[in-house]
Amino acid sequence: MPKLQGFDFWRTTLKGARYVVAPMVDQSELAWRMLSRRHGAHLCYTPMLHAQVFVRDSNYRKENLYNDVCPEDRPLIAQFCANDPEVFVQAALLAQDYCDAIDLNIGCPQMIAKRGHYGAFLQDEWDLLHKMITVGNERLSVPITCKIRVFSEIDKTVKYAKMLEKAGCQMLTVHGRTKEQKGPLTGVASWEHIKAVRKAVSIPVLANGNIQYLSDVDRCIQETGVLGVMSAEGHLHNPALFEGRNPPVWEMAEEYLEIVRLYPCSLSYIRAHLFKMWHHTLHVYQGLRDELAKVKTIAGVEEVNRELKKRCQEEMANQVEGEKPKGGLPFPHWICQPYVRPGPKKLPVENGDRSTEAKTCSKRALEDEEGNPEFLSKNKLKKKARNPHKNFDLAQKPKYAKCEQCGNPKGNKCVFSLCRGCCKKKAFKETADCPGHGLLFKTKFEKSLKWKHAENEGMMNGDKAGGHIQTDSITAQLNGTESGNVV
Ligand SMILES: Cc1cc2nc3c(=O)[nH]c(=O)nc-3n(C[C@H](O)[C@H](O)[C@H](O)COP(=O)(O)O)c2cc1C
Repeated sequence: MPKLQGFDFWRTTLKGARYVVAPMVDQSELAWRMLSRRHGAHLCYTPMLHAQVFVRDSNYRKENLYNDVCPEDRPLIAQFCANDPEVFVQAALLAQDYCDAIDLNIGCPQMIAKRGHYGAFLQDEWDLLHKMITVGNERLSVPITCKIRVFSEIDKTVKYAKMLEKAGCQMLTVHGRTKEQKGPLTGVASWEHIKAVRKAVSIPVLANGNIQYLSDVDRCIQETGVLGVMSAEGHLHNPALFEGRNPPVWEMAEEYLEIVRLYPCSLSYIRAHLFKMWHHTLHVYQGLRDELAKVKTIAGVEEVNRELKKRCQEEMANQVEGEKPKGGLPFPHWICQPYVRPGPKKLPVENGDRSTEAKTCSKRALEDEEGNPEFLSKNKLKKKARNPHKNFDLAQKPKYAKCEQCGNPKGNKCVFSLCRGCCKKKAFKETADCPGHGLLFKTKFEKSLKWKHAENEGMMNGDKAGGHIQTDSITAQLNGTESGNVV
C-alpha cells in the first residue's frame, strides 16, 4: 500500500486527530499517554528520543519504545532529535514499525539542544533540514512530520514552513513561540504566525502554545484554521483538559497511579507529574510536597494522595458558600487547572511586529541562561518546586572560610582552622584533640595509657580480659579504623 501523505495521512492514519498531547521528555511516557487517551486525547507523541543513542544502544530502544508497545496507544508519533541525515534515517527505520509517523524535533530551545546542536538550533540550517527530511521521506514506510518554533518574522516563518513541506514533511506542528521565548521569557504564543503558516502550506498544521482550557482549543482552531491543537503544560496540569473538565487533583492522581500499576514507569516521572497536577495544592500543604519528594514507592505516593484528598475534602466541607478561590485562581486549589507563569519582562509589541521584541529577548535569553540569577534551569525549577524557599542566587549564598591547607570549607569550630580531612590527619599525627570536629586522639590516648596501667595492675591481680578489649579499641580508634567511633 502506498504511503499516505498529508491530509490523507491525518484523516486515515491519525483518524482526524484534533486533540494532541505534546512530546514531553520524561513526561509523555506510556502511562501518561494512556491516561490522556482515556480523557479525550486523539494523538500522542513519545518523549523526544536521541537518534544517535537510539541507533547505538539496544537497551535505549527497548526502554524508550519497544517495551512500551501497546495496541491502545495509537495513533502514536515517535519523535527524534537529530542533526545527521543518515543517523536520523537509521533511527527512524528502527522505530517505524512501532509508531505511525516519525517526527523531527526542530523546536527544542534548551541549553542541552544548543550543546548537542539539535532542536531549534538547527532552525537556520535549512540545507541540512531539507536533506534530513528528503532522505527520511524517501526511505521510511511511515510519514515524516516536524515540530517547529516560529521565527520572530512571519515571512521567514512561512518560508521556513514551505521549505520543510517541499522537503517532504507531511504534517507540521507549529509552536507559536520563538526559540528565545523560554523560561521567564516564555510569554504568549503567536497564533498569528501559526495562521500564516497554515494558510501558506498544503499539509495539515497543528497549533501549539497557549492551550490551557477546551475553550482555548476551539478559539485557536477558529482563529488559525488549523486541524488540531497540541498541549503540553496545560495538559500536565489538567489531563482532562480535552474533555472540558476540571476534576479534583486527587481523582486524576488516583487514576494515573492505577495506570502506572499497569504500565510502570520511573518514580521520577510519577513525582514530576504529581508536582505539576498538585501544583496549587502543594502551595497550601507544603508538608505534602516534602512527603512526595521523599517517598520511594508507588504505595507511598498513593498514601500521600490519600492524605491530600483527606485534607482537601475537610477544607471543602468548611468552605463558606460563595467564597472566592484564594490566590486569584479561577478554581479552588484542589481543582486541576493551569499554572500561569508570570509574563516576560517585556510586553508583546502591539502592532504584531514582534521582531524588535524578539531581538531584545534573544540577547537577554542567552544572557539569562548563562548568568542571570533569575533564570532557572529545568533542574533548578524542579528543586524550587520541591522547596519554594530555595535560593539559587550565588551572591546570597553564605561564604565559607577556607581550610588553610587544602582550600575546602574549614570547620567552623576547628581548633586548627582546617577542614575535617586535614584536621583528622594533623590531630592523628600530633596525637591532639579537636572537639570542633569531634576528634579526641589525645584524650583517648591518655585514657588508653590509664587503661594499660590499670591492665597491668589487673594482670597482677589476675583480671586479663577487660583490659585487652579496651586497648584494642583505642588502637583501632587511633588508626581511624573503628567505624562510628572516630568522628
Ligand atoms: C516537561 C516538558 C517536556 C517537553 N519535552 C519536549 C520534547 O520532548 N519534544 C518537544 O518537541 N517538545 C517538548 N516540550 C515542549 C512542548 O512539547 C511544547 O512545545 C511546549 O511546552 C509549548 O506548549 P504548551 O504551551 O502547551 O506548554 C516539552 C515541554 C514540557 C513542559
